[in-house]
Amino acid sequence: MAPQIAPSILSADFARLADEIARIADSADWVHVDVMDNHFVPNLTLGLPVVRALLEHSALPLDCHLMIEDPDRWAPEYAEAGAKSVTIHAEAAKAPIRTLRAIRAAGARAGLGVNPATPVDGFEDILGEIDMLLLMTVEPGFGGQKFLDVVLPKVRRARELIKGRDLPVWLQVDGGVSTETIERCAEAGADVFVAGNAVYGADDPAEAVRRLRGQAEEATAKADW
Ligand SMILES: O=C(CO)[C@H](O)[C@H](O)COP(=O)(O)O
Ligand SMILES: [Fe+2]
Repeated sequence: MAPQIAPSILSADFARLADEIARIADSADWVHVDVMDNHFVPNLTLGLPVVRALLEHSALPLDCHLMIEDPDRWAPEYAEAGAKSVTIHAEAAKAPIRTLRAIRAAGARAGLGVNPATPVDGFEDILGEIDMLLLMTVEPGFGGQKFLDVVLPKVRRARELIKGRDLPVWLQVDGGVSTETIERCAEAGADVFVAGNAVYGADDPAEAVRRLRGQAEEATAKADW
């Protein structure tokens, strides 16, 4: 699959979210929405009512990243509301297979997210239950953090596992992805790139997306996976 760019509105102006999404509507593939509950992570952002409102105003599909304590309770509701991709965290879900199936049953892509220190080995048998594996490349909770290079071998490993099973699972990297780091992520095997600060911290967010995409495409063309 060609690389996809999913700008995170975590670094956008929260008072003008619809306008902020419109700024990247022609250049990005997804809008990445970071839902944080101040329990799974030490930060509080937005929830279902705001996502419902954004769905009314976004020309791009929403990729909801749930950093919440009880994803089993909430994830299906995001999918039923109209989010096209819903990711739950492996560290938080108590019944991940049931929840992933409920997300799919509601018509959304089902994502499984893992924190930087969580290994991906052990998840190979449930790759058939998911449409996307999200690898955090910062500790979850905040935008604008420094990319954790230590996660790169895991990106490679995850790509091997996906290839080994011959499944159409997308591999997303999230956290600190920028013009400095996106090439290494693409070379290692990522094909969906979340970027918050690198897009909304730029003077021209649409141009920032185009630049990231160009770099990801070039690095993917050279990659050996
Ligand atoms: O899930 C997240 C943080 O938990 C964000 O999606 C991520 O950090 C994106 O922001 P940035 O590109 O600024 O790191
Ligand atoms: Fe995220």
